[in-house]
Amino acid sequence: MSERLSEETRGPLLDPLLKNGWQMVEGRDAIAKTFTFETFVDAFGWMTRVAIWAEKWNHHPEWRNVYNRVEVVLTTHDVGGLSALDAKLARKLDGLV
Ligand SMILES: C[C@H](O)[C@H](O)[C@H]1CNC2=NC(N)=NC(=O)C2=N1
Repeated sequence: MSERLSEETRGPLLDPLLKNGWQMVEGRDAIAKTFTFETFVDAFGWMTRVAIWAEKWNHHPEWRNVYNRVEVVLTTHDVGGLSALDAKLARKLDGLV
């Protein structure tokens, strides 16, 4: 799970995410998405639920919260790029909205 995704294998994992609001990050092997909520408390509550999964899977987002928005970047630091863990966590984030 912690190998960097190859050009050959990344398509099936990333394509569904790129169709669901995720974007490749310019200059990094990473994906990003901004989540917008009704209120700051809704945003923070979502972050709290995400944090539980991130700890469970030992895979953590790079994220920034401003009021009701959470800007998320996913990449796997240990392998210097995207791994299957990033796709897995991205699916979880989308599912927790
Ligand atoms: C020591 C600890 O297990 C590692 O630093 C984990 C923690 N969370 C992580 N999160 C992410 N996004 N990438 C990693 O490589 C990573 N490594």
